[in-house]
Amino acid sequence: MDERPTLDDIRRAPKVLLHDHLDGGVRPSTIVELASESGYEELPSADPDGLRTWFTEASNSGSLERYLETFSHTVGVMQTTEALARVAYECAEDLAEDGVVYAEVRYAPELHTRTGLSLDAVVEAVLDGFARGGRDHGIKIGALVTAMRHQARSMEIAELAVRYRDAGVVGFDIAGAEAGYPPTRHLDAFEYLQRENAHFTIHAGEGFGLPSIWQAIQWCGADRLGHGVRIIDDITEREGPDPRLGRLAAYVRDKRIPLEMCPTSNIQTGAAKSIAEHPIGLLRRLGFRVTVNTDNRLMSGTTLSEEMAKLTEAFGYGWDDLQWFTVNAMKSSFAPFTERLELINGVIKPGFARLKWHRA
Ligand SMILES: O=c1[nH]cnc2c1ncn2[C@H]1C[C@H](O)[C@@H](CO)O1
Ligand SMILES: [Zn+2]
Repeated sequence: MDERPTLDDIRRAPKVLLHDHLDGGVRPSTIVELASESGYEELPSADPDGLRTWFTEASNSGSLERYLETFSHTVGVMQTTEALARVAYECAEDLAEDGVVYAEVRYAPELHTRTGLSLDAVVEAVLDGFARGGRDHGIKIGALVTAMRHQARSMEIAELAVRYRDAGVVGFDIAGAEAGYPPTRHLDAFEYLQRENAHFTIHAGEGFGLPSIWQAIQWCGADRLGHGVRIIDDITEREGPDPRLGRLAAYVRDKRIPLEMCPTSNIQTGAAKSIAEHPIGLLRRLGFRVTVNTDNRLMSGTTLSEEMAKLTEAFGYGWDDLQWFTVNAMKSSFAPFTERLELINGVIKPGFARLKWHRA
């Protein structure tokens, strides 16, 4: 039996992160500096510690729409190529510091054009920051470009994903308020991406339920689901020994559709009641392809290691469970198959073996 991994141990494990927003993980000190350089005057606090507290508290509203309002202050200071490259570089540094070896980090290029930057200039600045930060700190980062679901620019953003696919953009996503903005609103973009053999994930089953998940998979063809927590609504007799899966839940499990689960974020937006009651426990038990993610490290005051430590405490997970989440994530990434294999066999498995052996 392996001993329960501690937060410090988990930090040393080679981890994989598929769902993390660039504008949801900016360092408070960087926000303060960028605001002062650019003359942004709307910050709720000029002090990095005060700002950190403000973000976590303001994000605890229980509503996705209110949670999303907090992004105005990160997006507000990410409007130049220098700011974007800096934030991307620091993101690579922070993730590497937490022991992440491969990450897919997303952001919405259309939110960063207020001072006249082109979408291409935004993408190139972020890719530059990821490339330099990745090289300096020993982490591989792929970018996902996100279209905002309440806007009408998804086709342009999908084209951007395809144009930069060989330069570090590994996929596409849609995000923003889910209720009232179904995935099929962007069907043309998803059909285009499929014709181009491109990868995409869709935020679905977070702020809205099963119809959103169903559309994301069966109409739009999503490779993965961002959150997907509400798939639990299609599982009955959940407390008993033999939970029953409806057609959609069975499809998601049978097809091994990856779920990018973000426990703390889900509690803040009201998609789950607590860590202990988070659907991840049941979904893991039922063998869904579950991965563990941060969503927004700033808003949730978290890291990937902390998300895993919370799950370890709530569900009694050991090293084998944490390795299973990690291998699931690497298998589900949009990196080429050979790179995924190399990381699984050359980095993840040996890294976890060392930790397990050390603790045995
Ligand atoms: O959890 C989320 N659900 C839906 N949209 C989100 C979530 N976290 C961040 N976003 C939005 C706000 C950001 O500005 C945008 C791009 O990263 O994506
Ligand atoms: Zn998200």
